[in-house]
Amino acid sequence: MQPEKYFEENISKTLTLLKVMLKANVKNIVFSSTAAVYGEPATWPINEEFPQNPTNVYGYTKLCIEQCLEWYRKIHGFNYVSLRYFNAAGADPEGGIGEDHNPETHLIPIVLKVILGEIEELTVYGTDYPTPDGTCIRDYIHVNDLAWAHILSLKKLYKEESGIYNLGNQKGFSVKEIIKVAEEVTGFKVKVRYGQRRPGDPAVLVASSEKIQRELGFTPRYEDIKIIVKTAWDWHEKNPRGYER
Ligand SMILES: O=c1ccn([C@@H]2O[C@H](COP(=O)(O)OP(=O)(O)O[C@H]3O[C@H](CO)[C@H](O)[C@H](O)[C@H]3O)[C@@H](O)[C@H]2O)c(=O)[nH]1
Repeated sequence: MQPEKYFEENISKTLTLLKVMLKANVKNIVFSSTAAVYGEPATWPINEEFPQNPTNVYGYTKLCIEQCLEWYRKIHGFNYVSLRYFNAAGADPEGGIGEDHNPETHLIPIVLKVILGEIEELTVYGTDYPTPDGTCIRDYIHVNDLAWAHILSLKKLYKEESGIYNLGNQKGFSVKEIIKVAEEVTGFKVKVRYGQRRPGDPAVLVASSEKIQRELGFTPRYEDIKIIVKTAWDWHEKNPRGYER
Protein backbone atom coordinates (compact mmCIF):
# COMPACT_ATOMS: atom_id res chain seq x y z
CA MET A 1 0.00 0.00 0.00
CA GLN A 2 1.51 3.32 -1.09
CA PRO A 3 -0.86 6.10 -0.01
CA GLU A 4 1.40 8.80 -1.52
CA LYS A 5 0.76 7.32 -4.97
CA TYR A 6 -2.99 7.93 -4.60
CA PHE A 7 -2.35 11.48 -3.40
CA GLU A 8 -0.07 12.13 -6.35
CA GLU A 9 -2.16 10.40 -9.06
CA ASN A 10 -5.62 11.34 -7.89
CA ILE A 11 -5.23 14.68 -6.13
CA SER A 12 -2.10 16.42 -7.50
CA LYS A 13 -2.68 15.46 -11.11
CA THR A 14 -6.40 16.30 -11.06
CA LEU A 15 -5.62 19.69 -9.50
CA THR A 16 -3.14 20.32 -12.33
CA LEU A 17 -5.83 19.36 -14.84
CA LEU A 18 -8.32 21.77 -13.22
CA LYS A 19 -5.75 24.57 -13.28
CA VAL A 20 -5.12 23.99 -17.00
CA MET A 21 -8.85 23.76 -17.72
CA LEU A 22 -9.41 27.07 -15.98
CA LYS A 23 -6.62 28.70 -17.98
CA ALA A 24 -8.13 27.37 -21.23
CA ASN A 25 -11.62 28.42 -20.12
CA VAL A 26 -12.89 24.81 -20.29
CA LYS A 27 -15.33 24.60 -17.43
CA ASN A 28 -17.21 21.32 -17.87
CA ILE A 29 -16.01 18.03 -16.45
CA VAL A 30 -17.30 14.49 -15.83
CA PHE A 31 -15.38 13.06 -12.90
CA SER A 32 -14.91 9.34 -12.28
CA SER A 33 -15.57 9.04 -8.58
CA THR A 34 -16.18 5.90 -6.58
CA ALA A 35 -18.44 4.04 -4.19
CA ALA A 36 -15.41 4.00 -1.89
CA VAL A 37 -16.33 7.54 -0.74
CA TYR A 38 -19.00 5.95 1.48
CA GLY A 39 -16.62 3.75 3.45
CA GLU A 40 -18.54 1.18 5.47
CA PRO A 41 -22.23 2.19 5.23
CA ALA A 42 -24.55 0.96 7.96
CA THR A 43 -27.31 -0.04 5.52
CA TRP A 44 -27.94 -0.35 1.82
CA PRO A 45 -28.92 0.44 -0.92
CA ILE A 46 -26.66 3.47 -0.58
CA ASN A 47 -27.99 6.79 -1.79
CA GLU A 48 -25.98 9.94 -2.46
CA GLU A 49 -26.96 11.46 0.88
CA PHE A 50 -25.30 8.69 2.90
CA PRO A 51 -22.36 9.84 5.08
CA GLN A 52 -19.03 9.90 3.29
CA ASN A 53 -16.43 8.26 5.51
CA PRO A 54 -13.89 6.53 3.25
CA THR A 55 -12.09 3.55 4.80
CA ASN A 56 -9.27 3.60 2.25
CA VAL A 57 -6.96 6.25 0.78
CA TYR A 58 -8.37 5.71 -2.72
CA GLY A 59 -11.87 6.70 -1.58
CA TYR A 60 -10.52 9.62 0.43
CA THR A 61 -8.62 11.07 -2.55
CA LYS A 62 -11.69 10.78 -4.81
CA LEU A 63 -13.84 12.52 -2.18
CA CYS A 64 -11.28 15.35 -1.98
CA ILE A 65 -11.61 15.91 -5.72
CA GLU A 66 -15.41 15.86 -5.54
CA GLN A 67 -15.15 18.62 -2.94
CA CYS A 68 -12.60 20.60 -4.97
CA LEU A 69 -14.99 20.47 -7.91
CA GLU A 70 -17.73 21.98 -5.80
CA TRP A 71 -15.38 24.85 -4.88
CA TYR A 72 -14.46 25.29 -8.55
CA ARG A 73 -18.19 25.51 -9.29
CA LYS A 74 -18.76 28.16 -6.62
CA ILE A 75 -15.64 30.21 -7.33
CA HIS A 76 -15.01 29.76 -11.06
CA GLY A 77 -18.43 28.73 -12.43
CA PHE A 78 -17.40 25.16 -13.34
CA ASN A 79 -20.06 22.55 -14.09
CA TYR A 80 -19.28 19.01 -13.01
CA VAL A 81 -20.90 15.59 -12.85
CA SER A 82 -19.24 13.24 -10.40
CA LEU A 83 -20.16 9.63 -11.06
CA ARG A 84 -19.64 7.35 -8.10
CA TYR A 85 -18.88 4.10 -9.87
CA PHE A 86 -19.67 0.91 -8.05
CA ASN A 87 -17.85 -2.12 -9.55
CA ALA A 88 -17.15 -1.58 -13.23
CA ALA A 89 -17.17 -4.97 -14.97
CA GLY A 90 -17.75 -6.79 -18.26
CA ALA A 91 -16.37 -6.03 -21.71
CA ASP A 92 -17.51 -4.63 -25.03
CA PRO A 93 -20.14 -7.14 -26.29
CA GLU A 94 -18.69 -6.84 -29.80
CA GLY A 95 -15.46 -8.25 -28.40
CA GLY A 96 -13.06 -5.43 -29.24
CA ILE A 97 -12.30 -3.93 -25.85
CA GLY A 98 -11.77 -5.67 -22.52
CA GLU A 99 -10.25 -5.30 -19.09
CA ASP A 100 -6.48 -5.69 -18.84
CA HIS A 101 -4.65 -4.44 -15.74
CA ASN A 102 -1.11 -5.15 -14.72
CA PRO A 103 -1.12 -6.49 -12.11
CA GLU A 104 -4.76 -7.59 -12.18
CA THR A 105 -6.52 -6.97 -8.86
CA HIS A 106 -10.20 -7.11 -9.81
CA LEU A 107 -12.38 -10.06 -8.95
CA ILE A 108 -14.05 -10.95 -12.27
CA PRO A 109 -10.91 -10.81 -14.46
CA ILE A 110 -8.98 -12.80 -11.85
CA VAL A 111 -11.68 -15.48 -11.73
CA LEU A 112 -11.61 -15.74 -15.54
CA LYS A 113 -7.80 -15.80 -15.67
CA VAL A 114 -7.79 -18.65 -13.13
CA ILE A 115 -10.15 -20.56 -15.43
CA LEU A 116 -7.85 -19.84 -18.38
CA GLY A 117 -4.81 -21.01 -16.42
CA GLU A 118 -3.18 -17.56 -16.51
CA ILE A 119 -3.41 -17.24 -12.72
CA GLU A 120 -3.01 -20.29 -10.52
CA GLU A 121 -5.84 -19.75 -8.07
CA LEU A 122 -8.25 -17.17 -6.71
CA THR A 123 -7.74 -16.02 -3.15
CA VAL A 124 -11.08 -15.07 -1.62
CA TYR A 125 -10.33 -12.14 0.67
CA GLY A 126 -12.21 -13.00 3.85
CA THR A 127 -15.05 -15.36 4.65
CA ASP A 128 -16.05 -13.83 7.97
CA TYR A 129 -17.91 -10.73 6.78
CA PRO A 130 -21.43 -10.10 8.16
CA THR A 131 -23.06 -11.26 4.90
CA PRO A 132 -25.12 -14.42 4.23
CA ASP A 133 -22.14 -16.45 2.92
CA GLY A 134 -19.39 -14.50 4.75
CA THR A 135 -17.87 -12.95 1.60
CA CYS A 136 -18.08 -9.32 0.47
CA ILE A 137 -21.03 -8.13 -1.56
CA ARG A 138 -20.60 -5.71 -4.48
CA ASP A 139 -22.77 -4.08 -7.13
CA TYR A 140 -21.35 -4.83 -10.60
CA ILE A 141 -22.13 -2.48 -13.48
CA HIS A 142 -21.36 -3.18 -17.12
CA VAL A 143 -18.78 -0.86 -18.74
CA ASN A 144 -21.14 -0.01 -21.61
CA ASP A 145 -23.78 1.15 -19.14
CA LEU A 146 -21.09 3.16 -17.43
CA ALA A 147 -20.16 4.75 -20.76
CA TRP A 148 -23.82 5.51 -21.47
CA ALA A 149 -24.08 7.33 -18.12
CA HIS A 150 -21.19 9.57 -19.21
CA ILE A 151 -23.10 10.60 -22.32
CA LEU A 152 -26.14 11.40 -20.21
CA SER A 153 -23.87 13.43 -17.91
CA LEU A 154 -22.75 15.57 -20.84
CA LYS A 155 -26.37 16.53 -21.43
CA LYS A 156 -26.51 17.82 -17.86
CA LEU A 157 -23.31 19.82 -18.36
CA TYR A 158 -24.74 21.38 -21.54
CA LYS A 159 -27.55 22.73 -19.34
CA GLU A 160 -24.83 24.24 -17.11
CA GLU A 161 -25.82 22.05 -14.20
CA SER A 162 -23.75 20.00 -11.75
CA GLY A 163 -24.51 16.86 -9.77
CA ILE A 164 -23.23 13.78 -7.99
CA TYR A 165 -24.65 10.37 -8.91
CA ASN A 166 -24.22 6.76 -7.90
CA LEU A 167 -23.65 4.43 -10.79
CA GLY A 168 -24.60 0.86 -9.98
CA ASN A 169 -27.24 -1.77 -10.69
CA GLN A 170 -28.91 -1.79 -7.25
CA LYS A 171 -28.14 -5.53 -6.92
CA GLY A 172 -25.48 -7.12 -4.76
CA PHE A 173 -23.45 -10.29 -5.45
CA SER A 174 -21.06 -11.92 -3.01
CA VAL A 175 -17.61 -13.13 -4.03
CA LYS A 176 -18.88 -16.72 -3.80
CA GLU A 177 -21.87 -15.87 -6.00
CA ILE A 178 -19.57 -14.36 -8.64
CA ILE A 179 -17.48 -17.54 -8.65
CA LYS A 180 -20.66 -19.58 -9.15
CA VAL A 181 -21.85 -17.34 -12.00
CA ALA A 182 -18.43 -17.60 -13.69
CA GLU A 183 -18.55 -21.41 -13.39
CA GLU A 184 -22.03 -21.47 -14.93
CA VAL A 185 -21.13 -19.09 -17.76
CA THR A 186 -17.85 -20.81 -18.68
CA GLY A 187 -18.61 -24.41 -17.75
CA PHE A 188 -15.32 -24.64 -15.79
CA LYS A 189 -14.49 -24.84 -12.08
CA VAL A 190 -12.52 -22.05 -10.40
CA LYS A 191 -9.60 -23.08 -8.19
CA VAL A 192 -10.19 -21.21 -4.93
CA ARG A 193 -8.20 -20.59 -1.75
CA TYR A 194 -9.78 -18.87 1.24
CA GLY A 195 -7.60 -16.12 2.69
CA GLN A 196 -7.61 -13.17 5.04
CA ARG A 197 -9.62 -9.98 4.58
CA ARG A 198 -8.04 -7.30 2.40
CA PRO A 199 -7.59 -4.13 4.51
CA GLY A 200 -10.10 -1.36 3.72
CA ASP A 201 -12.68 -3.65 2.03
CA PRO A 202 -16.24 -2.79 3.17
CA ALA A 203 -18.60 -5.77 3.64
CA VAL A 204 -21.41 -4.55 1.38
CA LEU A 205 -21.54 -1.84 -1.31
CA VAL A 206 -24.81 -1.74 -3.22
CA ALA A 207 -26.06 1.42 -4.91
CA SER A 208 -29.37 3.11 -5.04
CA SER A 209 -29.38 4.38 -8.64
CA GLU A 210 -32.72 6.09 -8.18
CA LYS A 211 -31.25 9.61 -8.53
CA ILE A 212 -29.43 9.01 -11.83
CA GLN A 213 -32.49 7.23 -13.21
CA ARG A 214 -34.79 10.06 -12.22
CA GLU A 215 -32.58 13.03 -13.12
CA LEU A 216 -30.57 11.78 -16.11
CA GLY A 217 -32.91 9.08 -17.45
CA PHE A 218 -30.32 6.34 -16.95
CA THR A 219 -31.48 2.75 -17.41
CA PRO A 220 -28.94 -0.07 -17.48
CA ARG A 221 -28.97 -2.31 -20.56
CA TYR A 222 -26.73 -5.07 -19.19
CA GLU A 223 -28.21 -5.60 -15.73
CA ASP A 224 -27.98 -9.40 -15.73
CA ILE A 225 -24.83 -10.50 -13.91
CA LYS A 226 -24.55 -13.53 -16.20
CA ILE A 227 -24.38 -11.23 -19.23
CA ILE A 228 -21.82 -9.01 -17.52
CA VAL A 229 -19.60 -12.04 -16.79
CA LYS A 230 -20.27 -13.54 -20.24
CA THR A 231 -19.07 -10.40 -22.06
CA ALA A 232 -15.92 -10.43 -19.90
CA TRP A 233 -15.41 -14.15 -20.60
CA ASP A 234 -15.78 -13.69 -24.37
CA TRP A 235 -13.03 -11.08 -24.32
CA HIS A 236 -10.68 -12.95 -21.97
CA GLU A 237 -11.10 -16.18 -23.88
CA LYS A 238 -10.02 -14.40 -27.07
CA ASN A 239 -7.30 -12.41 -25.29
CA PRO A 240 -5.97 -14.63 -22.48
CA ARG A 241 -2.83 -12.46 -22.16
CA GLY A 242 -4.75 -9.20 -22.47
CA TYR A 243 -3.34 -6.68 -24.91
CA GLU A 244 0.10 -8.39 -24.79
CA ARG A 245 2.06 -5.35 -23.73
O1 LIG B 1 -8.45 -11.62 -5.81
C1 LIG B 1 -9.48 -11.11 -5.34
C2 LIG B 1 -9.97 -9.85 -5.76
C3 LIG B 1 -11.10 -9.36 -5.16
N1 LIG B 1 -11.73 -10.05 -4.18
C4 LIG B 1 -12.94 -9.50 -3.55
O2 LIG B 1 -13.88 -9.24 -4.56
C5 LIG B 1 -14.62 -8.05 -4.28
C6 LIG B 1 -14.47 -7.12 -5.45
O3 LIG B 1 -13.12 -6.70 -5.51
P1 LIG B 1 -12.52 -5.82 -6.68
O4 LIG B 1 -11.06 -5.64 -6.38
O5 LIG B 1 -12.89 -6.40 -7.98
O6 LIG B 1 -13.29 -4.46 -6.54
P2 LIG B 1 -13.38 -3.51 -5.26
O7 LIG B 1 -14.75 -3.67 -4.72
O8 LIG B 1 -12.27 -3.64 -4.32
O9 LIG B 1 -13.07 -2.12 -5.97
C7 LIG B 1 -13.97 -1.49 -6.80
O10 LIG B 1 -14.68 -0.60 -6.03
C8 LIG B 1 -13.87 0.35 -5.39
C9 LIG B 1 -14.81 1.16 -4.57
O11 LIG B 1 -15.17 0.44 -3.43
C10 LIG B 1 -13.09 1.16 -6.39
O12 LIG B 1 -13.94 2.03 -7.09
C11 LIG B 1 -12.33 0.25 -7.34
O13 LIG B 1 -11.74 0.98 -8.39
C12 LIG B 1 -13.25 -0.77 -7.91
O14 LIG B 1 -12.59 -1.69 -8.70
C13 LIG B 1 -14.03 -7.49 -2.99
O15 LIG B 1 -14.85 -7.86 -1.95
C14 LIG B 1 -12.68 -8.17 -2.85
O16 LIG B 1 -12.29 -8.39 -1.53
C15 LIG B 1 -11.28 -11.27 -3.77
O17 LIG B 1 -11.84 -11.90 -2.88
N2 LIG B 1 -10.16 -11.76 -4.36
